[in-house]
Amino acid sequence: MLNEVKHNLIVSCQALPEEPLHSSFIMSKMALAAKQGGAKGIRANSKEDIIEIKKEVSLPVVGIIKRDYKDSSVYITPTYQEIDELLESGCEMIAMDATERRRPEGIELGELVRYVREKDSSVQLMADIATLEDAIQADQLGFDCVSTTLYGYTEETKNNKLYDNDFEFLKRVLDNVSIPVIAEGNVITPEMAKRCLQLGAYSVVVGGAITRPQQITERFVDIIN
Ligand SMILES: CC(=O)N[C@H](C=O)[C@@H](O)[C@H](O)[C@H](O)COP(=O)(O)O
Repeated sequence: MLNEVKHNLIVSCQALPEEPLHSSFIMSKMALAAKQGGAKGIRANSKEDIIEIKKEVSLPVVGIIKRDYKDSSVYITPTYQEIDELLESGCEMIAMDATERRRPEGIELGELVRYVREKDSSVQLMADIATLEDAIQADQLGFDCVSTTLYGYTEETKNNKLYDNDFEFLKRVLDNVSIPVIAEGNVITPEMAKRCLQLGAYSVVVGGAITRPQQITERFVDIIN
């Protein structure tokens, strides 16, 4: 998958149960629209959505499963259960929370990496990170790439935005890891996506600015009011 998305756009097509577009059918059409617009990869949540998307487009998919557990704040592909579902979905890459936070049942991140490698060595692995330390650890654990997905979304980083100080966090990650770095999270304009690539990001994931109409509408309303 990495070869196909190099220096290109991945569109995240996700709508959670509480969102108006929650539907595997709608996500498959979002993916088709993304493909027609020139995206080279899709990021999607849940086995059902991935299966529907794969019927509609031939693009490679980064799969995740968001699931909440009582004993942990990790919700992106937290346990073996979600990994098993993703391995059945046909996605080319699995993304998982790679922060240093405690996972459900105390599962270790390194164990999950080994588990995927043993079960299907053709599936690539993306580490969703929130800090520089997470990124360095992911590199050492053998992930294929890191994504800045969780920067701004953990207790330690909350309210930070990827674009702060001309993508300062992205630059620090790029300077400190050897695996490809994918820019993801709050990239809301084409110019921002271009800047990420100019700085050295391997590719860029855009979600809400393309596939969440409620966010797009809000941006208009905020400016005109
Ligand atoms: C933090 C978290 O749970 N991020 C999720 C990860 O899959 C998605 O909700 C985001 O839409 C995705 O990362 C793309 O980001 P943005 O929608 O900002 O372009």
